[in-house]
Amino acid sequence: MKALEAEHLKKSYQQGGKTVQAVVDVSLAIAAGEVLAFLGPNGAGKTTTIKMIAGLIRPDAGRVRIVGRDPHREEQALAQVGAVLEGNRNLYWRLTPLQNLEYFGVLRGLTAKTARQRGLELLETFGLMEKQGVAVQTLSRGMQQKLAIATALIHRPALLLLDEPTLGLDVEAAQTVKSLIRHIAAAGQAILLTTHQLDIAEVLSDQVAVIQQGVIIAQAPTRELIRHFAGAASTYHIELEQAIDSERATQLGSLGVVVEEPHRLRFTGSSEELYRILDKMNPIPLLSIKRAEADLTHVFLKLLRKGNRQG
Ligand SMILES: Nc1ncnc2c1ncn2[C@@H]1O[C@H](COP(=O)(O)OP(=O)(O)OP(=O)(O)O)[C@@H](O)[C@H]1O
Repeated sequence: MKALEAEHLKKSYQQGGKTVQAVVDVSLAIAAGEVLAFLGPNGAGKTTTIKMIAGLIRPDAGRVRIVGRDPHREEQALAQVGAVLEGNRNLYWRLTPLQNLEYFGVLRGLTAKTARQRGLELLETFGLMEKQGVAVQTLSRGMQQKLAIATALIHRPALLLLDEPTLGLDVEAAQTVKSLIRHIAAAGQAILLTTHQLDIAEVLSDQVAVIQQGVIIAQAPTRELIRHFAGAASTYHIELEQAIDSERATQLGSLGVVVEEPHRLRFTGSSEELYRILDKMNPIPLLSIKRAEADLTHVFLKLLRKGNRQG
């Protein structure tokens, strides 16, 4: 049995006398131990979908099953869900991390003793032990995010919903959250994750689902999706002997070249396009060009352009 099965979800909102079709047709499935990256542009319907899965808003049509149970009808289904939704970290600022874990544990039906024991285990796993006794409001944003995820795991749910888990975190904190997500999945929990940071989605996910205007336009194992949609495109890492001037950088930027550093560029496209770009770089001497598989960002943008043409 899958940790999550959502079938043909649909939801519209009434706003100012108009109907907004937020989710038109969304089906998703995640098995235990799998990470699904749920990607889409702003306003595509990701948060609305997650809220339907979490039992927070009722779908107009379709069904949700969490380990076989309907969160809109059976309370036990909600015992299998943990959620950290963007902008709602659900922590008590004046309480300590351990008190938060104990409080949410008891709220989720654990005994005070079990909640404390699991809380301490989670603080250990999440590297928050030394902060166990201070008020949450004094923790850094990265620590608060880690604590929010720990709190969502206190009742050991089969499914963890994470909306933008690395948003606003510095590189190091984002790295820690990334490895924690892999750690949680390795322990057998299913994770549904939304993010606009596609490099993070690429390394973390087993599967990707792309939503556009309320409809899933692609869903596949991550590597398979990239291979399938990359076509003739590759990613080229270009290293120059000297820094590129700003005028040329702007020119190359308009051709899709990413200037990572003044002497290091990245481009995803066909080899014909690469030659055109190299032409523009003349006479700056090249140090090296390395070719790699196209990345998820390239595939994502390509899918959206395709969806726009069809839609
Ligand atoms: N409570 C609401 N009332 C009316 N319209 C809403 C409401 N919530 C969302 N919408 C609309 O539904 C659509 C989908 O929004 P949703 O928040 O699900 O998108 P999203 O993919 O999560 O976007 P983002 O990446 O920007 O967070 C948007 O057009 C949004 O304006």
